[in-house]
Amino acid sequence: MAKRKTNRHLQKMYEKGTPITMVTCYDFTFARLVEKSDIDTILIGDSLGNVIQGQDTTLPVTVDDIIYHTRAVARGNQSAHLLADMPFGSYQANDDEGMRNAARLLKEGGAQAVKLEGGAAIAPLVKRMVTAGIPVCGHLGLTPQSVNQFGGFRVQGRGEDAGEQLIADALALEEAGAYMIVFEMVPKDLAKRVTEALSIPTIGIGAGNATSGQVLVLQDLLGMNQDFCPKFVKRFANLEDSVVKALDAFGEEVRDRSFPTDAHSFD
Ligand SMILES: Nc1nc(=O)c2c([nH]1)NC[C@@H]1CN(c3ccc(C(=O)N[C@@H](CCC(=O)O)C(=O)O)cc3)CN21
Ligand SMILES: CC(C)C(=O)C(=O)O
Ligand SMILES: [Mg+2]
Repeated sequence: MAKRKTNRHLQKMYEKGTPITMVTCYDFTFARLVEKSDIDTILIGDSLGNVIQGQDTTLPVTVDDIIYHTRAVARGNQSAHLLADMPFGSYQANDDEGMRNAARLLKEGGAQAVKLEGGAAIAPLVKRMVTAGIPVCGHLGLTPQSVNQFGGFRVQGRGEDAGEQLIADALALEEAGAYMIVFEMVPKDLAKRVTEALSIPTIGIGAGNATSGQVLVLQDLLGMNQDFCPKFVKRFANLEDSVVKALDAFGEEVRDRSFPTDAHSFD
């Protein structure tokens, strides 16, 4: 059994200038396929609310949901670094609750690290987690759990003040001990500046190519999610068409009784 990549592996990659690759993954079957690839990190993202549950936002996702999916992923993949999202409401009420929920993602889910949306305001909690032995990844820019505050899914950090705020938040997270920070939907020049200001890796999604690595939602990059097409998504395959074609082929062969043949039958 290969050993999982750790936060230290990722830091070494960053120091060597090797880009870090991350995809979301929510189940055993895809986790196996990710294992066969050379992706470094799996994020069990609260985007499972959208992708798996069909919700409009990530807000309804629970800690139990994340644990359930993290367990499935951990069974299918033994080598990727496993990072689990702290869902909305799991750390906002108070830090004690955040601590208990983060510990659950490691104890019950099998995650190696947790990701929290937020900046300077959550730095004390990040520090407590790190002190307790829980590696923390930050998430700044478009933080989808704040969609109601933002009034939509829009680019963040535009303008001088917002840019300075984002850099201050990133530095506060680094100071608190975060080992990595995701930047979602921020102008590429700002993502470059903040990456240069930090000595921990940055992972971009809609943040240009100057971050230390990139993340995409698995179903988006596989082209299985054709109704969702924000500017930052590139489809590296068109599985949606392949799947529909396969389903139609199955249906047709059932209807004309050409499937199953004797090769698929028992005497
Ligand atoms: N499948 C999936 N992929 C994701 O990347 C993703 C999720 N789900 N769920 C959680 C968040 C939500 N995300 C979103 C959701 C909507 C837009 C969006 O509508 N973007 C438009 C408008 C941008 C603008 O206002 O400038 C775009 O064209 O990018 C972007 C990211 C990213 N995350
Ligand atoms: C889009 C990524 C960064 C995420 O937080 C998620 O998939 O939930
Ligand atoms: Mg998320």
